[in-house]
Amino acid sequence: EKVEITKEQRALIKAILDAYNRHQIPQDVTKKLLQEQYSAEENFLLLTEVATSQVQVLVEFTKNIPGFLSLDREDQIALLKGSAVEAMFLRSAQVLSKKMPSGYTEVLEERIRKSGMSEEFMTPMFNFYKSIEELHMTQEEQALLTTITILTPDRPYVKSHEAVERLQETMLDVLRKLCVLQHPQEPQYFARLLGRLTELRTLHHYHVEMLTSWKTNDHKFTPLLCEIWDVQ
Ligand SMILES: CC(C)c1onc(-c2c(Cl)cccc2Cl)c1COc1ccc(-c2ccc3[nH]c(C(=O)O)cc3c2)cc1
Repeated sequence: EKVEITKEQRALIKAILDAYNRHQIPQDVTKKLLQEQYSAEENFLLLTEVATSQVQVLVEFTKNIPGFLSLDREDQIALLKGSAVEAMFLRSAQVLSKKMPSGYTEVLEERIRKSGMSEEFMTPMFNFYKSIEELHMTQEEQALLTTITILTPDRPYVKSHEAVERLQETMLDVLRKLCVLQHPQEPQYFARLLGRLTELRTLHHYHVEMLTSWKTNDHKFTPLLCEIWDVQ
């Protein structure tokens, strides 16, 4: 049947894309990824700084998701805590898949590989990065997929499950139509995008162990990361 994006849905896409592009990590933070010297400690410190900055960006972006601020306040926190890691996997994946002239992506990849995390997480993590790159998502798809990840109803401690589910379904419907219109030759494209959300959950479980292994090697996190990831 003819797939049509309504006027409201077009406004929704514009609001989310504007918010997604408006909230970016400050240049001085991302520039340090290029400048500072290499060592496992330095790489970990830089990634911690970038992750902390990314969480702040994520909070600002989330506040601009239409309908998010009308959710119960405790649920807003529960959604942010529950989705931060997955949103950051998506964001770092999008950055790594843009082949930047400055060699920025290679430097970022190198620092992630040499940040003191155990080998067992490298393979699934970089397979995920590769699978995101192969999708060649548009900006709208990236912004919507991040929004859908944030609006996942079954995060721990979410009380108004239905309210979050309604919001997520609105976004899923928009993304489904966008995929049909922007990837007409690939009828399975939308399903492939949703498959990445499943992969993100797996990476989220790995990440809990990653944090533990960093903690045991006496790595320090910032107060914001400790709060959002329930690290002591
Ligand atoms: C606390 C640190 C060590 C950490 O723990 N887990 C992860 C961790 C790891 Cl490795 C992998 C995946 C997820 C996490 Cl959450 C991280 C590092 O997390 C990030 C790494 C890079 C970026 C990143 C890098 C460059 C960027 N450029 C821009 C831009 O807008 O230009 C955004 C951006 C974000 C964000 C989070």
